[in-house]
Amino acid sequence: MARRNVLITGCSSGIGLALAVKMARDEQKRFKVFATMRNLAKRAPLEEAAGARLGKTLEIKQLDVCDEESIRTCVNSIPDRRIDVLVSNAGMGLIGPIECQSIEEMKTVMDTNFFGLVRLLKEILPDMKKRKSGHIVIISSVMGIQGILFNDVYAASKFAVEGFCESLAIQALKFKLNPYKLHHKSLIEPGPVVTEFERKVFEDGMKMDLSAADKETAEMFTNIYLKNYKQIFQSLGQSAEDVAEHTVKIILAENPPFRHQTNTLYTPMTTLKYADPNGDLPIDIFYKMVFHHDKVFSASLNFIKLLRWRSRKSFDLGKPSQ
Ligand SMILES: NC(=O)C1=CN([C@@H]2O[C@H](COP(=O)(O)OP(=O)(O)OC[C@H]3O[C@@H](n4cnc5c(N)ncnc54)[C@H](OP(=O)(O)O)[C@@H]3O)[C@@H](O)[C@H]2O)C=CC1
Ligand SMILES: CC1=C(/C=C/C(C)=C/C=C/C(C)=C/C=O)C(C)(C)CCC1
Repeated sequence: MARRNVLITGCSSGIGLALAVKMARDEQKRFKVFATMRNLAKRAPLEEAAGARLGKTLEIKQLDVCDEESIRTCVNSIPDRRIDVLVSNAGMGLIGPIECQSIEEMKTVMDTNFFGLVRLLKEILPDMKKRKSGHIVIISSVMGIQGILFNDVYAASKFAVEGFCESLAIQALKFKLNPYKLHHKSLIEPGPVVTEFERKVFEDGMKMDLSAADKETAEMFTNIYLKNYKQIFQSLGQSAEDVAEHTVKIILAENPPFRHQTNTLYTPMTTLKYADPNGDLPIDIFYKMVFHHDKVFSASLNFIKLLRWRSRKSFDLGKPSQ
C-alpha cells in the first residue's frame, strides 16, 4: 500500500507531538507525517523527539487553525494537496465560573476547538470527496459526550465538534470517502490526559479573578474543583503516548468505530449518559459524587492511583501485574 500522507494539527506539545512522532517512527514506514503547529518557534521538542525521522517521514509546517490563509498555504504546500489522514488535534481548555469569563475568552475557545475543525474541513474535505478517499480523525473528548462542572464552554465546544461530525459522517458515507473503512470519520474521546493542557488550565484557574462570582460559587470552584483537579489527573489520567497509541490503532483498523473512548477508567461515567434518555442520571450521580460522597470519591481516586502505581512498579521489576 502507498505511503499515506497524514496532516496533524497542534504538534508543539502533548497528544499532537506524541502522535506525530509515533506515526513517523512506524517500522513499516506507512506514513508521511506533516506535523503542524501555529508557532514554529516551539518546534524544538518535536524536532528532538523526531530525531532521525525529521526530513524523512516527518516534516514540520506552520498551521494556525484560527487562520484560513495559514491552513490554505499549508495544504497547498503538500504534493497534489493530497492528505489521506487528517488528525484535527489542536485545542485549548477553559475552566471556571462563567460569570468570571469574558465572552472574548469563550469565543477563542469556540474559534479554536470548533471553528478550527470547520476551517480545516472546508479546505480539505472537497479534495477528499473528489478522490473518494480520506480519513478524518478528530481528537474530541469525554466532554464531547458529557458536561463536567466548571467546564461549561469547553464542553460546549466539544459537543459542537461531535454534532458537526455526526451530521457530516452521514454525507461522507455516501461518498465512500475511505476505501479501506466503513467510516471515514473517527472521534477519539480521551478522558483526562497529562499534557500542557492540564498545566495551562490549572494555572489559569488558580490565577482567575473570582470577584464576579458569588461566594458559594467561588468557594465551590476553589475548594472542590481546583482542590481535586490534580488528584483526578493523577488517578485517572492517561499519557499523551497512550492516547497516540489508541489513535494509531483507529487509523489502521479495518473497520474502526465512529466513536472511540481511550480511557477505560472513565467509561463507567460516560456510560451514565447513554443509560438514561431523560438525562437526569449523570447529572444526579456527578452531583452526589461532588457534594455528598466527596470523601468516598476521593478515597476511590486514591485507591485507583495506588493500584496503578503498584502495577507500574511490578512492570518495572519485570513482573507484570495479574
Ligand atoms: N489533556 C486532556 O486532558 C485532554 C485533551 N483533549 C484534547 O486533546 C487535544 C490536544 O490537547 P493536549 O495535547 O492535551 O494539549 P496541549 O496543550 O499539550 O496541546 C494543544 C496543542 O494545540 C495547539 N493549538 C492551540 N491553539 C491552536 C491554533 N489556533 N492553531 C494551531 N494549534 C493550536 C497548541 O499550540 P501552542 O503550543 O501554540 O499553544 C498545542 O500544540 C485538544 O483538542 C484537547 O481538547 C481531549 C481530552 C482530554
Ligand atoms: C471525574 C469526575 C470529575 C472531574 C472530571 C474531570 C476533571 C475530567 C477532565 C476531563 C478532561 C480534562 C477532558 C478534556 O477534554 C468531577 C466533576 C470533579 C466529579 C465527578 C467525577
